[in-house]
Amino acid sequence: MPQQKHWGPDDFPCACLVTASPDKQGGQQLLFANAGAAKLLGIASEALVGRKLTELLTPASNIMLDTYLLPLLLHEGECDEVMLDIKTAEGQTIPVVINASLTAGDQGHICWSLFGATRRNQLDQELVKARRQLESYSEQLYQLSVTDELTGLVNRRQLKRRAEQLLAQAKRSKSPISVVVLDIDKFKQVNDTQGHLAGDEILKRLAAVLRAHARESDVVGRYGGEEFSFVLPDTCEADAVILARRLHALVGEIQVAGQPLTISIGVASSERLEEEVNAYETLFELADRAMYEAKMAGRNQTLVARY
Ligand SMILES: Nc1nc2c(ncn2[C@@H]2O[C@H](COP(=O)(O)OP(=O)(O)OP(=O)(O)O)[C@@H](O)[C@H]2O)c(=O)[nH]1
Repeated sequence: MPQQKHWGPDDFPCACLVTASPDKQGGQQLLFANAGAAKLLGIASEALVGRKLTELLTPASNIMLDTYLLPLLLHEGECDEVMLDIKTAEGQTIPVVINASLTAGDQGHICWSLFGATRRNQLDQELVKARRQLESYSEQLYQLSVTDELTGLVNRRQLKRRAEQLLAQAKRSKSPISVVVLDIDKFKQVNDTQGHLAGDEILKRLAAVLRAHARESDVVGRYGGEEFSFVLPDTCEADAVILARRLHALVGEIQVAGQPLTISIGVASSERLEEEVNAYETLFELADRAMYEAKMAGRNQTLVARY
């Protein structure tokens, strides 16, 4: 018959502590600490007995103990996987996962099992960091997908999406909304004489002027090439034409080979349309056609759409 081995708490790698039940006098005092606890805390088992559990915990963990862990133990009789921070003899703070149970009877004690959780904490922190990084990448990807790379304005896709949202709001509130389409005059000549990079520079400067003169509620985007568009909520045709006229003057401050830059503009407004044809495509098409008519009429001017 093989000799029977008696396994004791010192044979196990987890730290075991026993305290009196919290509703007893001296409830926080340690009555027992095994070798695992001594190893984790760097304090001999005998030196731990008689000390208070609260002395071993950080202030934040003591708050957690009083407000959550002890009430839960008294109510449920046990608790699992509570994260607390304990202080070691060297003054280090280490995270631990705690499982605890309240033994039944008059002599109720609390048996605590503490598992060092430094690695788990590191892993949690790395996961949080990785999640933040992914969120930031996905935000960057989103921004790339809605932004025109050269000018920083919204691109055609986003212009359409925002315009549709604004148009739906305008329909609900029965307020007017206008679309302005503008195109640089003879831009090919700029590229041909000044070079493509100088052309890019002009597109950027024009975009900056447009952005600076858009209201917060307006959407201004690059539709493509040297064509830009405004969507103006709460703006009737007459007000959109005032903005367009102002744009001619502002854009004229950009000089190309000593000459003011000029643009042709078309304006269309929802107030002129029947409810059922009042869609962004219709408004944009009308404004775009008016812009081409402005080109045909000699450029450097604004024309209102013919509905
Ligand atoms: N530098 C630069 N040029 C561009 C870009 N996108 C389009 N263009 C140029 O814009 C010019 C547009 O030329 P056209 O469509 O003939 O129009 P235009 O010369 O402006 O003449 P009108 O519109 O009739 O006044 C072309 O030379 C395109 O290459 C860009 O991102 N950068």
